Amino acid sequence: MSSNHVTLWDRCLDIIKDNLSESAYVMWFTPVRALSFDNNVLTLGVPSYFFYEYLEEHYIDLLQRVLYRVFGNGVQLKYQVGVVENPKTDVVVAGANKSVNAVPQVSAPATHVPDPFKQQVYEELDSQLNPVYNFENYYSGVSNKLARTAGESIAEKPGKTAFNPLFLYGESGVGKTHLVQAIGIRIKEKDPSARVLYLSSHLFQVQYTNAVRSNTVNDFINFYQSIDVLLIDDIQDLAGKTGTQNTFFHIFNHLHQNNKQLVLTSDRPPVSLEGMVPRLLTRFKWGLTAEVERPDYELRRNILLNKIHQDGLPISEEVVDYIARNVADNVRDLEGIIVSLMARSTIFNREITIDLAERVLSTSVHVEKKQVTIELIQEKVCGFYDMDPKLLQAKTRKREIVQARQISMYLSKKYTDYSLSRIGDILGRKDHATVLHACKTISEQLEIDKALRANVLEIEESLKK
Ligand SMILES: Nc1ncnc2c1ncn2[C@@H]1O[C@H](COP(=O)(O)OP(=O)(O)OP(=O)(O)O)[C@@H](O)[C@H]1O
Repeated sequence: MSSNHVTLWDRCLDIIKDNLSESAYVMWFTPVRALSFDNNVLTLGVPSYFFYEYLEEHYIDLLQRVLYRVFGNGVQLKYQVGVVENPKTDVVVAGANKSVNAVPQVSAPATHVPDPFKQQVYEELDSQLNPVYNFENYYSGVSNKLARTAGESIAEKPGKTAFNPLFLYGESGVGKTHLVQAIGIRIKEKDPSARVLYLSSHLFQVQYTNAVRSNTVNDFINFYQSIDVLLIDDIQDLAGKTGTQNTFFHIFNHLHQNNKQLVLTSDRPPVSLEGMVPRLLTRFKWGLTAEVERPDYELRRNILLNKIHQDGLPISEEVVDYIARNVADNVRDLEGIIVSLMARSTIFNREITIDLAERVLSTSVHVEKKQVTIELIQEKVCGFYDMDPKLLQAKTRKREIVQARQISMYLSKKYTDYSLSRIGDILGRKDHATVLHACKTISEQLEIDKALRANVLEIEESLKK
């Protein structure tokens, strides 16, 4: 029987052809080669690891039924991964021996994962990284500390930390792309030969659609499986695109299994991503999910000062403070304001004053109209915890009261100009060291305590209403 396995496989193909659409048959069965049939084991040659997975997942029932009919009872199926022959130039099912000699024999039972496909050697690739977005000019604050620290660890040892994938999420303009790019740039600096690729999900989707259209899905997948560090922005854009998601799922699996690094960004956490296949969502949560939050006042001020310093702009600290205090949503808005101010100052030959800043802000962004005071903070914190504000002044170690006081101190430092001593004075006659300790404690807890983070965020929102 071993001599005519090719003929028998041809008979299988005839039956398979009758049971599939033409495109599915051409895509998934014409590249398959019957390599050998020994001791009731049929070895099929497939071009890639992905190919093997796809057949197993989608066509195993059909294959089993057809093999039973043509080869008889008890036939076992094995795959040899890495048999790359272009079906368009070699439609005749032949050359099985040539394939066996050409690639190492890495067979696997149909139900087991084969050795990873020996990668083709690819040309140098353009990582699509923008050197402007590096770690050196990515400023840290409470809002991005966890994400940044994880990013730096990954850049040190891509694929070798527990943060794989790193899933970064946050609102628009808070610095996700900058961070993801900084990770890629640092990796390339340390190892210029690393195959790092940054791209948006939208571009991935377009490339995939083109690959389907031109019948080159295998090349597409093989290319992505050759990447060492895959950085994909705005993964939420794949929502509802099941075909692309399934392909990405296989790429993800392959890279993850081979200790390659994945970093994904999204405008929402995995739990809120709708229109995603569940198995992909599960994988998004395998590593670390970190939020890049809206920048706090301190961070906004740092970013502005740096920008002004870098560009040599004639903007006073007073104006910087005004902008930092009033443009709170994201960093992109901050940058936009600076550009607008510069433009107006140049065109009308005017100094950049608070007055001008006020006017620019009122037409460009949502301005924080309400002045946040310590009294307002006390009122909102106590309202949230349903507590009499007088209790903040009490000399007690009761946990709830201590925490409410500490949160009040933290928010007072964040939203008002009062000195630490003044804040301490108003909130329970404490000294400046106690206030400093409170701010540090709350900042640290915010990094790890999700419930506290949600509570503080809610209080902050109420301050703005
Ligand atoms: N911590 C930071 N330090 C310095 N610049 C920052 C920081 N965060 C954001 N920026 C700057 O703000 C701008 C917007 O950031 P970025 O594009 O990374 O936001 P994003 O979260 O990816 O937004 P989107 O989801 O809309 O793509 C960029 O110019 C970026 O350099």
